[in-house]
Amino acid sequence: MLMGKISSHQLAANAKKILEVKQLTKSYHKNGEQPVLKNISFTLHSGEYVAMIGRSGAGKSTLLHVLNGSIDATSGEIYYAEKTKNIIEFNSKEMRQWRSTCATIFQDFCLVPRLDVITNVLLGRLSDTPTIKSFFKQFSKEDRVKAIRLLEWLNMLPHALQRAENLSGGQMQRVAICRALMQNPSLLLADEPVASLDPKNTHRIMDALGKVAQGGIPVLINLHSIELVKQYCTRVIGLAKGELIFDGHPNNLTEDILHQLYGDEITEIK
Ligand SMILES: Nc1ncnc2c1ncn2[C@@H]1O[C@H](COP(=O)(O)OP(=O)(O)OP(=O)(O)O)[C@@H](O)[C@H]1O
Repeated sequence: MLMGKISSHQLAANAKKILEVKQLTKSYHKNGEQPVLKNISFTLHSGEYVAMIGRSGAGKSTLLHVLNGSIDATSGEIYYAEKTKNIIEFNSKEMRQWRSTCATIFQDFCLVPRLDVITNVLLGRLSDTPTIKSFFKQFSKEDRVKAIRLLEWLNMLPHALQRAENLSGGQMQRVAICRALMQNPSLLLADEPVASLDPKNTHRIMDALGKVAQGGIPVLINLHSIELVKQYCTRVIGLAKGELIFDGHPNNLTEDILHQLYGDEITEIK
């Protein structure tokens, strides 16, 4: 692997290890042939804003899904913070807990279209709220205050009582971020969070995710724009055909590395 080393001075002095991934492999085929992830290893620390890049089909979405447990890994190890149990061996209860620790924003946002914005945000508390209470939307005052603060932070408070189905893509993305933060995660993953957004919303979302990272929660996102990676992210990992071939600072992404990652598609992603 090519290492554009993240030097110690680039990590905050008090940066904590949040996630450690070792030799992770995923094959969608039962016989283990043609793995789409091959021996992936990396570590995420608090405060890091990490972009995952690579051409279509490189395995980026699969890696996010394996990290949050929605797709089973074939082999390897994933550890949260200083915990010693391998996440890929979690039972269903442990996995539910892990999913609330590891918030994930998927490409289709997964909002409930007919519910209003603030209820969608409050649904982020579902993992901690008894189902019957959440069914009747009986969230605590503290939760409501937090939801309002989050919406205010992303300039979505004026839309709080609007149905989610009436929002624009950029607005839905902001609600999805608020809902993810509502679950008090220790890690935030997002699958192409700015896909199909206009430039203004793209920068708004990239900026918002940067603030989440600065607040201490590591953010790992799939991105297709090298310009955005260089403008916003503190670190980039590059996948090619399921292998991690680059891990380092965006400034260290040379033409040669980009060529290894994208081949002839290189002109399309700049
Ligand atoms: N459920 C599945 N069953 C079988 N193969 C799959 C499945 N999901 C993805 N794949 C394959 O795994 C490989 C990696 O796909 P993945 O979606 O992770 O790539 P990606 O880098 O996220 O691509 P993109 O940038 O287009 O979203 C591809 O060859 C894809 O066809």
